[in-house]
Amino acid sequence: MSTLPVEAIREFSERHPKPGHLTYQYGTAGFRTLGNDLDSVMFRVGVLAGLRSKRLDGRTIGVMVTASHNPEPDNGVKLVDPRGEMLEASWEGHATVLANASNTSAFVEALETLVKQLKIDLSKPARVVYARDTRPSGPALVGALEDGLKALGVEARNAGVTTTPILHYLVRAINTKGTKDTYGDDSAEGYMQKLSSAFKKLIAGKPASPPLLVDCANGVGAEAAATLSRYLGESLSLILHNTATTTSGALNHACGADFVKTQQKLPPSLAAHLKPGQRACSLDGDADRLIYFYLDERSQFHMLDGDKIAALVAAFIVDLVKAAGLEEEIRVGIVQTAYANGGSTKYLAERLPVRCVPTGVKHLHHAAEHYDVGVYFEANGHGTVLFSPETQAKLAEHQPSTPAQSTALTHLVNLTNLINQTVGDALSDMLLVEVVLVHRSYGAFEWDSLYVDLPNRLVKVVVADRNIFKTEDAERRLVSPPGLQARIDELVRKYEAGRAFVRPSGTEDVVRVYAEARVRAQADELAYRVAGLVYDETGGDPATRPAEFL
Ligand SMILES: CC(=O)N[C@H]1[C@@H](OP(=O)(O)O)O[C@H](CO)[C@@H](O)[C@@H]1O
Ligand SMILES: [Mg+2]
Repeated sequence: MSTLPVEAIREFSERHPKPGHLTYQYGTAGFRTLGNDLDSVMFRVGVLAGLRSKRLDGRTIGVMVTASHNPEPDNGVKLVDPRGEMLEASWEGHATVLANASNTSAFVEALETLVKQLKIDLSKPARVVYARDTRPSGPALVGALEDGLKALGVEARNAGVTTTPILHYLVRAINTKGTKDTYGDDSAEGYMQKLSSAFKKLIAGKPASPPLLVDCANGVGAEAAATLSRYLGESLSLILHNTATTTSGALNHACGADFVKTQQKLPPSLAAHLKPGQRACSLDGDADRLIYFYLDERSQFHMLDGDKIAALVAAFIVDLVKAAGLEEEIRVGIVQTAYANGGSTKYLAERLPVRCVPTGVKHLHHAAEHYDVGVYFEANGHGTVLFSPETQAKLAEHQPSTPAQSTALTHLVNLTNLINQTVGDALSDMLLVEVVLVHRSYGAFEWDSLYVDLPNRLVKVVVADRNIFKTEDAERRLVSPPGLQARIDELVRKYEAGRAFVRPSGTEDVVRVYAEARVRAQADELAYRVAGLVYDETGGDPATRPAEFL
């Protein structure tokens, strides 16, 4: 086939008309909106995924149907590139153009333009693997996606209902099958096997940890965690909560990693189960984010977020690299965003190189690739560790000179297998945290004591046009609207350990304000003052000004 199968595309496209009143955008999280509004988008993404595969000589592309931590009626779709990483940025624009073509003819025309512009060889094969989370809108949307795949004659593989990180794993495993870089068996069982066997090696000979409570957000992570638990056997006892994947309205409702992080409190459903000192964690709706927490002896809630995970893990890897005698050769670095707690940045910067990049996993992932070992975590619990190909080769070749070096080296190699290096992965990260806690003999409290979080507050401000907000310095400073940053600076100066910044959200039609300060009341006051300033300075209606804004 060296031309587009226009007839088939037309015929299928007529079954998935684009609603006239909607405009779509492929943003940080792919396309994401109400599940009911996504039929045409899914169909077109199917065709696009096929073209992306042809452009890459038939290497397999992934498609994940999920809206992560969003409410149950939402849904979305993201593409996964051949090494399991997120879609190359330039194709986000192509996706947006195709999704917005007003009708079948305009869609076909846009496809023809794309094929010409990118010199896509249509005679190449197209291969796609796809999966969805547990949302009720998922099956119909996958049906629309399949029509897109059929229209282009794509060799498609349905990975069923699974987590986002497992789909990323599958993409990489399929594309490396039979090569020297083989990532693992290309099945969910292969993933479970790889993680659980690395975990067992890493904790061999150590005392067993007390059971871990896992809040599965009533999402797809519940099924994956149950399977993983069987693979782990006695090596780690998981007690799963919020596993009601078929209960209407339960997904992400008053539970899950996003709830815990944004509300800074315990999911009410765990209150009767979590004992003081016991560690627990929450996954989000597609199991790519992880937040830990515990109650102290006064039953006060404490959160161990992405920053705490980064600190725990990075320090452990640095120590292993030293113990293996590789500190001169392997450089460990950290990547954070402006949302990282100032306490964590201070702790980490005293020990390691730290870089701050704009919000969004793709920025963190790319920056982490510049280190030999790059640890990246968003404060919200999304993150992983990347070992560069050169580093992995060094670990494989290095000749240890003592038994202690040999042990450390083996641990590092096992970590490269335990960690899902394609994308942040709640289950893989959970095992990673558990390994470090066992090796350090830490409970939740000792881990939490690595550094003290500065109290902080995140506030949303609804503005007429968030596109007027432009930032610099990894989103930490506003350059537009003019003059606003100077007013923010003036406020921040009044607070001890004060820090605040304002940026437009990439996923919601709001501007976000973040503030932190030495004490809770001050962090809140600073956040609400800055929010009030933003609201007033951009023409917010005094009649609808939120009462908490100062
Ligand atoms: C403050 C915050 O948590 N922002 C989130 C959120 O982005 P916004 O651009 O802030 O809407 O969604 C992104 C995608 O899930 C995630 O990468 C990011 O960390
Ligand atoms: Mg998610």
